[in-house]
Amino acid sequence: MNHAYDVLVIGTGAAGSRAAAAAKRNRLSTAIVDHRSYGGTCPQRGCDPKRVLAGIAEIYDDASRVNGKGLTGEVSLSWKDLVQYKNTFTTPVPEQVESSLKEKGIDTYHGTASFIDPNTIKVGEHQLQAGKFVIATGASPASLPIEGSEHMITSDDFFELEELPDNLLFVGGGYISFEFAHLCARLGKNVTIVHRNRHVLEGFDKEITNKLVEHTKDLGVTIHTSTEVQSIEKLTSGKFQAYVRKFDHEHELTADLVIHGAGRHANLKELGLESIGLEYSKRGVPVNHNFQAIFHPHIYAAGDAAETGLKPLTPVAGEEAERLSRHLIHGEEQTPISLPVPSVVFTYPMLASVGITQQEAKENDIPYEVQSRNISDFFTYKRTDGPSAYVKLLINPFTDEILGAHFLSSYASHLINLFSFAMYKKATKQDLQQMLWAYPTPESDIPSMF
Ligand SMILES: Cc1cc2nc3c(=O)[nH]c(=O)nc-3n(C[C@H](O)[C@H](O)[C@H](O)COP(=O)(O)OP(=O)(O)OC[C@H]3O[C@@H](n4cnc5c(N)ncnc54)[C@H](O)[C@@H]3O)c2cc1C
Ligand SMILES: NC(=O)c1ccc[n+]([C@@H]2O[C@H](COP(=O)([O-])OP(=O)(O)OC[C@H]3O[C@@H](n4cnc5c(N)ncnc54)[C@H](O)[C@@H]3O)[C@@H](O)[C@H]2O)c1
Repeated sequence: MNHAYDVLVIGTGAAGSRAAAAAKRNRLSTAIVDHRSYGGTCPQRGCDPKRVLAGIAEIYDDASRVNGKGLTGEVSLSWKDLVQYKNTFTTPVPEQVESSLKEKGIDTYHGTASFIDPNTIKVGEHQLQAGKFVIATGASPASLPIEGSEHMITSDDFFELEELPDNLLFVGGGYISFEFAHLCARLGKNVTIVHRNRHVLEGFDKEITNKLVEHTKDLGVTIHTSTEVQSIEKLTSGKFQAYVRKFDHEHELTADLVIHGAGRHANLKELGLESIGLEYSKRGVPVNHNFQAIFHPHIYAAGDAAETGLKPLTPVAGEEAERLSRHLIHGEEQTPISLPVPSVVFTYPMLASVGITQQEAKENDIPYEVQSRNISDFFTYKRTDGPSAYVKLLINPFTDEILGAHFLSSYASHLINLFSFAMYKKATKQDLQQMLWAYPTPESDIPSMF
C-alpha cells in the first residue's frame, strides 16, 4: 500500500518520538516506523532498566554498610526478583509509547525501513513517500573482529537473563561493563573485565577513574587492561574460553557467560542508504548543524544514529531532535550545541563528569587551575560509612568560571547536574562558594571543595 506524508521518522526512541511529535504538533502529516517494540533503547534496554537494577544494588550496599549502626537484619539481592521488578517498568513501554503517538495523530508502522529512492521507503508491503525523513535508528553493539564473537551476549540479552551464572566475563572496559560489573559483584558473582587500552572508561578524568578502578577491584572484580580479546570458544562443558593477548603474552580466561561491552555502532546498514548515495560511517550519518545529511538536505538524522561529535546519550538525542525539528518545520538555522553535557556511570560510587578533563586542558593548551581532593572524610560520607569520594574541579584562572567537574561519589549524579547548570550559567567559583546551601547535604560540601 502506498501512502504519502510530509514527514517520515524512522525509529521510536528518544530522538524519533520527539521529532515526530514536534512535526505533528505543527500540523505536518507524520508517520513513524520501528522494527522492534516501540520506545527505543533508553526505557526498555538502556538507562531506565539499568537504573532500576543499579538503584536496588545501591540500597543493598548502603544497608550492608550501616548494618550494626542502627540498622539490624541481613539484606540480600536476588537476580530473579530484580528482573521481575525491572520488568514492571519496561513491559508497559511499547503500548504506552505507541498509543501516545497514535493519540497525537501520528500513523505508526511496524517493520524494517529501507530507502528505495530518495523520497520513498519500503516497510513490509508498504511504500511510504515523504517530503522529509528523520533517521533516528539508534545504535547496537559493534560487530567485533573476534573469532567466536557470536558467543557473546549483548546488554539487551543481559537484561533478560533468567539466571545469572557465577563467572562473568565482560569484553571492553566502558560504561556498560562497569555498570553491570558493579551489579554482578554485589550479587556475589566472579566478574572479570578485559579492556584493550591502558585506561578504562576512556574520556573520563584518569585520576578519578583510577580511584573507581581501585574501588571496583575491592569489590572483587578482576580488571585486565592493555588486554585484547582475540577469540572466544564454546567448550563442551557449556562454558566459554576467551583467548586474550596482553602485549606479547597470550592466555585464556574461562567464564560461564561472555558479555559485550565493547562499544556501539549506529544502526544504518538496513536502511539501504547506499542505494540513494548517502554516505555514513559506524559513528552515524554525518550531518550539518541543522542535522541535515550532507548532499541530502531533506534527510535529517539525530541521536545515536547521527555523527555529531556529541556523546551518544539520551538527553543529547532529545536535544538534537528538538533542534532538528526547528529547522525541519520552521526552517530556523541552528547553531552547534554548546550546552555542557553531563555524564554519569552508574557504578556505586558513581563516576560523573561534565566539561573538560585535565588531560584535555593540557593537550589543548587551555589555561586552568585545578582543585583535586579526597572528600571521603566529609560528614556526608562518614555518616553512612560511605564508599570513598573524590572531586576534581577545573577553573578558568582569568574568569574563575568552571571548566570541568569530575566526581566519584555516591551523590555524583546530583552534584554533576548542579555543576552542569553552573557551567551553563557561567557561574564562578565565588558564586558557588557564596551560596547558602541547605545543611547538611552533599551540596553544602561545595564551598569546601575549592
Ligand atoms: C545498556 C545501556 C545503558 C544506557 N544507559 C544510559 C544512561 O544511563 N544515560 C544516558 O543518557 N544514556 C544511556 N544509554 C544510551 C541511550 O540509551 C541512547 O543514547 C539513547 O537511547 C539513543 O536514543 P535514539 O533515539 O538515538 O535511539 P534508540 O532509542 O536506540 O531508538 C532507535 C530505534 O530505531 C529502531 N530502528 C533501527 N533501525 C531501524 C530500521 N531500519 N527500521 C525501523 N526501525 C529501526 C530501533 O528498533 C529503535 O527502537 C544507555 C545505552 C545502553 C545500551
Ligand atoms: N550511564 C550511561 O550514560 C551509559 C551507560 C551505558 C551505555 N551508554 C552509552 O552506550 C555507549 C556504548 O557503551 P559501551 O560500554 O559498550 O562502550 P564504551 O565506548 O563506553 O566502551 C567500550 C570500550 O571497549 C573497548 N574495546 C573494544 N573492543 C575491545 C576488545 N576486543 N577487547 C577489549 N576491549 C575492547 C574500547 O576500547 C572501548 O573503550 C557509550 O558510549 C554510552 O554513550 C551510556
